[in-house]
Amino acid sequence: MNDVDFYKKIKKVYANKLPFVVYSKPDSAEVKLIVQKNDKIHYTEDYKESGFVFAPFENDKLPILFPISESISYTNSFSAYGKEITRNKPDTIFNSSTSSKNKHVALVEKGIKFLENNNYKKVVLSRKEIIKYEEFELVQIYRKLLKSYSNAFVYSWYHPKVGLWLGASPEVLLEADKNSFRTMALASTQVYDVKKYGEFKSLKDVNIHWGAKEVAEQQHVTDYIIEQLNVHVKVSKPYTTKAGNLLHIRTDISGKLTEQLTLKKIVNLLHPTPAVCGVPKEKAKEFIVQNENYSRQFYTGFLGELNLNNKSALFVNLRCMQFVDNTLEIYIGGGITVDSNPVSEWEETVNKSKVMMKVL
Ligand SMILES: C=C(O[C@H]1C=CC=C(C(=O)O)[C@@H]1O)C(=O)O
Repeated sequence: MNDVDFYKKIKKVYANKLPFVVYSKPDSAEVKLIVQKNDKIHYTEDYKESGFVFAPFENDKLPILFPISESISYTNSFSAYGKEITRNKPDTIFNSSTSSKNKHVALVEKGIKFLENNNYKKVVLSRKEIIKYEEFELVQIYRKLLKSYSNAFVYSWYHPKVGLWLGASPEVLLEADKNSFRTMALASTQVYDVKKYGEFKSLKDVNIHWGAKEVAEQQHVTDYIIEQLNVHVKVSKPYTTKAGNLLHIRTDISGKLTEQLTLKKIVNLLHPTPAVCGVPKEKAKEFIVQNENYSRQFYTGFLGELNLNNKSALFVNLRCMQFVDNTLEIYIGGGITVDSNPVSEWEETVNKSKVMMKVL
């Protein structure tokens, strides 16, 4: 399918209120479109079906599935634009105000006390930035995301009964083929500082410095994943990875699927990962649900291909936003440890929101 027809198709299915997802995997030359032929909501329970899943943060709710048997798929190559895309400026940014800063700082302070009092290691706390945006143009924003974040999982997902989401995730939850799986421990954040490190060429050319808090925070994530899986796994050294203008620390972890350690089992062990929830998982989740004061919905859930040609590729839903009633809601958070500084944590969410703001 050529570029024009492919993007016209997306506009048409969105206008006709059919469920669809358009996505591109990290560093892939392909953009895929899956359109469900009806507007039923299907779920997956055992992860044996084939299709595209979209799961909420709360792991007691089932992931939504676009079954491949009820969908039509299209593929397009990832090409440069024909013409420069014009900017549709957002009308008003509502939430970056002092009151939302104070609220987030207070939440982080409460989080730190919760960790100290219970001797827990980490909790990830988040918020929403709300932007009035009447001139929303789905295809235009999607293509800008694609162009800006080619090393991320870039998607737009829609179901008329659920909503419209867009994002550019840097985090793999789980990749699997018939016999093996790969996951990652991703955590800690700093802005890529051009003044300090020079114009970006490759991470190999720069020596990035990480503080002790960041190194320890990411190590908790690695340790927790290894402990949860509780089988022999291969673990890489931690290294720096770039997502948009942000840097994170990442460790790759891989192992074998077995009769005991199935896809479903691993997803249940990993989701929600300490990169988006905390350590210990259930206690951190309880704190999040009781104290964040809003519903994360699909932010920090996961999404991706399930058993397509015997392969699965699931990503954590980070750096994402939802379009609701002429507003865009950008979801952003960060990992809190006892050494966190509440104001720096606020600034980190502002930096993360720029990943999305940049394409508006
Ligand atoms: C929770 C988010 O990021 C997670 C992933 C990478 C680094 C993170 C951090 O540095 O805190 C977070 O754990 C988010 O982007 O909303």
